[in-house]
Amino acid sequence: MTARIIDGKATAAALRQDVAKAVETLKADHGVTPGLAVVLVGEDPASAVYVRNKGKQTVEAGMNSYEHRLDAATSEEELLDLVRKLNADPAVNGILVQLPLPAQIDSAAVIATIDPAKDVDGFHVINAGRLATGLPALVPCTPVGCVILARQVHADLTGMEAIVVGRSNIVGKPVAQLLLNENCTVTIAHSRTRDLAGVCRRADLLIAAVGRPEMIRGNWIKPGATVIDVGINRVPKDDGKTRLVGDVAYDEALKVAGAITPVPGGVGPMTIACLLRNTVEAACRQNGIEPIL
Ligand SMILES: Nc1nc2c(c(=O)[nH]1)N[C@@H](CN(C=O)c1ccc(C(=O)N[C@@H](CCC(=O)O)C(=O)O)cc1)CN2
Ligand SMILES: [Mg+2]
Repeated sequence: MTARIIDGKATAAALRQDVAKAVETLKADHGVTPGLAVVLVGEDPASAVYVRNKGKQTVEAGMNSYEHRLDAATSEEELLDLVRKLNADPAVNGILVQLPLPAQIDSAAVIATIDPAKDVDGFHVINAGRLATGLPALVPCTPVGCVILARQVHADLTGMEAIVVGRSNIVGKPVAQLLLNENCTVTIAHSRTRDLAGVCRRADLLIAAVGRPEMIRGNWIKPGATVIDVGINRVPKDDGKTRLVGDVAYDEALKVAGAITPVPGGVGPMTIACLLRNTVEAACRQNGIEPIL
């Protein structure tokens, strides 16, 4: 058996097209052009690439992009000042501070300062609480991307046994909330889970978000299961360069799973597409317009 490969790149491209159409409607019918501000502190090369792609794809979708690049030595107070300015700027509908931040800055304090209505990452406790209690919320992008990809394989996830490996606030916890909303039976497992392999083997739907390269082996996967790999790990190659691998041992999993996301080209591209969608949603709500996506 060879698993079906779930094409995140194509799915993200289709979602970006939908976003671009919604933006056209917003402009034509309401005179609103959504604006996204992205803040990068420091020179982490991967973060710089993600921020550049966010800006490019925001503009391609017809929205305004505002990029703020701050020195690696920026103080927490300077960053909070910028966030407060963006909160007050009516041209900015969405604010995203690229993570990770340098050690001198407390990311929780920064997230708490973002206006929840502009929190297009969905990381603010107000949005996390709204998601957890079933209220309309801005929902974290990577988790939404995971659910969209899972639903390409199963139009209805009801009753599926979903195991989420990883308990971060950014992926593990919110994806578990979203899967509960899809009527899955959800377990959050993590590095300290007893018999992690055995727990994973129960999964009809396995979400791997541990951040450890190829930790989930082929024999941890139930035959026919759907595997969504959130990991993006750079590992050294023999030639001194690096290659990108997920949290799942892909070649092993391919022989057991029913469907699987590749790395790269799986969940990663969905993150930015869902960010664009959140920006449109935020702009709609801020202008008293029923969300059109
Ligand atoms: N404020 C935030 N910070 C971070 C987030 C986030 O959602 N909000 N997520 C990640 C980084 N990230 C977006 O910010 C991101 C990661 C990966 C990709 C992506 O398309 N990956 C490609 C591979 C790209 C590569 O070669 O490196 C793929 O998987 O195909 C997009 C966005 C942490 N920080
Ligand atoms: Mg920090």
